[in-house]
Amino acid sequence: MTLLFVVNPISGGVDKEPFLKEAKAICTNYGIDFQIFKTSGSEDDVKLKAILKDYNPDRVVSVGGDGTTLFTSIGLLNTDIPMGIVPLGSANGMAVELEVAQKPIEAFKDILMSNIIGDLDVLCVNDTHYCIHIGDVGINAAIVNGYEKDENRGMATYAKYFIEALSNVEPFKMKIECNTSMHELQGVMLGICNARKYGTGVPLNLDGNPMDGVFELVILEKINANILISAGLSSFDETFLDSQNQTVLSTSEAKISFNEPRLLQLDGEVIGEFESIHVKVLKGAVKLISTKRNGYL
Ligand SMILES: Nc1ncnc2c1ncn2[C@@H]1O[C@H](COP(=O)(O)OP(=O)(O)OP(=O)(O)O)[C@@H](O)[C@H]1O
Repeated sequence: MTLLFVVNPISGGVDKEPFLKEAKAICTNYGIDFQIFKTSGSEDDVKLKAILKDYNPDRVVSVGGDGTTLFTSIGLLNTDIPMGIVPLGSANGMAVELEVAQKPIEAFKDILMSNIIGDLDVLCVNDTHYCIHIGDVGINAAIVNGYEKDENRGMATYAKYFIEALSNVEPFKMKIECNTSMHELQGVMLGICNARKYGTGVPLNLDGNPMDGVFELVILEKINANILISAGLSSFDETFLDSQNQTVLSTSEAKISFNEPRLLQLDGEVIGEFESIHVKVLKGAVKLISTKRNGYL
């Protein structure tokens, strides 16, 4: 077997060397040939493409958080090379959804051993951007925007922007054209969901499945701020959804338009302001090394 590790050295502010040392020792012990690609933040997509072409590994190990999982997934589009996730980011929302082992070295052993390869959907947005977990427009995009620009990290900083965004909630109108239906709706947030829960544990929809060939648009009509705050930031569970008025649309393609440009975030990264958004599912575009723990399979 040949393995390519794709490592983001900065994700989660976690030192990756202890994991890599242990993983390298396992590879050496079992005669597994490997290469390590560390992202630098500059032209990583081009470099990854080149190494995939030259080395053509049997499996790819993505080491980092959700941003790294997305980066590796995009690199593997249009290849049949399967990818597994070693969760070493700050939130690891996608890894949690896919029931990846929480201990990095256990997740790595699963990647080496498992013959269970699932078809992971990828969302393509406006033909140029990608999303594998959750994107949104509205309140959460504003939180992510504030958080990204702040040099401080962690839940306290997140909470600061969370509360600030809650106090500035303004409903907005949107027109949504799905495969077979048209909708004119108003809400404080539009979620674009390949999965169910944010990395913080906040569930956005209960129907999401990143391996079913469709995605969900979730329109929250209003946010019950009192309930959110009194629930405590770290203790959301599925009862959160009962307190919100929401519409859920399942589709494989959608065109969404607003009255004015609105901020879009995809998988925790602010993409920019758009007056219209086109989302299309790339069904089973990434081969995901998984285990029977993954309830989506
Ligand atoms: N070595 C590096 N130095 C600086 N920036 C980097 C480096 N490697 C990758 N990046 C940049 O970091 C971003 C990806 O980090 P991101 O925070 O999304 O990762 P992550 O895996 O989700 O981690 P976290 O869970 O901490 O958010 C990309 O914009 C990428 O270009």
